[in-house]
Amino acid sequence: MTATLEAARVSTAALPVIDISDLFSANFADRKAVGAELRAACLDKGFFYITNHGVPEDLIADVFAEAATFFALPAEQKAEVDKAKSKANRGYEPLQGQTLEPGTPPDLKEGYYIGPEHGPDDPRVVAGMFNHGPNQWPSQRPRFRPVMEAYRDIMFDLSATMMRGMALSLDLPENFFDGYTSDVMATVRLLHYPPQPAHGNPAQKGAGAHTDFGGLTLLRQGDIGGLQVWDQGSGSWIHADPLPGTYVVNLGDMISRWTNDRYRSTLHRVVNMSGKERYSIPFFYTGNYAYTVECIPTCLAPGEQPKYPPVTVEQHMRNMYQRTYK
Ligand SMILES: O=C(O)CCC(=O)C(=O)O
Ligand SMILES: [Fe+2]
Repeated sequence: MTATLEAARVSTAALPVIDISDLFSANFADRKAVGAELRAACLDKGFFYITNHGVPEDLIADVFAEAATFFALPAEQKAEVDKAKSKANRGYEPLQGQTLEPGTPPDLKEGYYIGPEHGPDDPRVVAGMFNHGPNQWPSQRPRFRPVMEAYRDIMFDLSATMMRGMALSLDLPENFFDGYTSDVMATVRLLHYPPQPAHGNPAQKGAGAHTDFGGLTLLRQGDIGGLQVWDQGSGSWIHADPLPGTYVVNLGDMISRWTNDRYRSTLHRVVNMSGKERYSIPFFYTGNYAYTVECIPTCLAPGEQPKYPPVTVEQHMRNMYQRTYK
C-alpha cells in the first residue's frame, strides 16, 4: 500500500448510515428490509454506521469517562492490571503493545480488554481455551467494573441482533448463526491514542492497517476522528469520522470466510492527526470459540471453490494474536 498518512480526504459521507430500529420489530418484513440495507452496505465497502441501536447514551458517556480516568492513572497503577498478568488477555495493554500492520513500528495506542467472566471451574477455562478466563479490574476505580459490565452485556445483545440481520442480508434463515452466537466470546476494548507526534516516524500509526479478526465490530468513537477505511474501488482512504449517536460497524475475517469474500473484512487504520487525545471503544463480537467457520454453500457459484479452509474461531484468534503481539 502506497497511500500516505494524510491521504486526500474522502469524506465520511461515502459510508452509509443505516437505521436499525426495525431489526427489533416483531414484523418479519420490517426486519428483512433492514437486512436488505445491510446487504447493500456489506457488498459495497463493508463499513457502515448504525443509528437507533438502543444503547443508552448516558451509559456510553459513563464508559468513556471511566476509560479516560483509567488511562490518566500513573503508569505503575495501570501496570497492576497489565494483561501480561492475565492468562486470558484481559486488562491493560500498554502503549505500543501491539503491531497491527506487519513491518511497521508498534501502534501508538494503549488499551484495556474486558470480556465475559469465566471462573476457574468453567470447562473452557479448565480445558485451556484461548482468551477464556476472569477479567482484571482496577482497584482505584470502584465504578469501572459495574459500568463496563453493564456496557458489555448490552453490546452482546445488540451484536446478536445484528448477526440475525446479517443472516437475513444473506437470504439465510434468521437463526443461521445461532451456533456461533451461543456461548460467545466478545471483547470491550477501551482505546486511548495520544496525538501523533508532529515529527514522528510517518510509518507509525495509532493503529496500523488491519482487518478485524472476528465476526462483527461495533465501534463507538469519542469526538475526535482518525479512523480511515480503505476503499478498494477508488484506491483511497475514507475518513470514518465520528457521527453523534452512531456506531461504526465493520465486518471481521469470519464474515469473509463464510461468504467467500462476497462480504469482506475491510482494511482500516487509525491516524490521530488532531493534536488531541483520542478515545474509542470497539466491541469485538468474536463468536463461540468451538464453532467452525466455513464457506456457506449459498455463497458459492456453481464450480466456485472456497478460498479459505474451515477454521475454528479459537484457532483463527490464536493465529491473529500470535501475528500481532510479541
Ligand atoms: O479506534 C478506532 O477507531 C478503531 C480501532 C480498531 O480498528 C481496532 O481496535 O481494531
Ligand atoms: Fe480494527
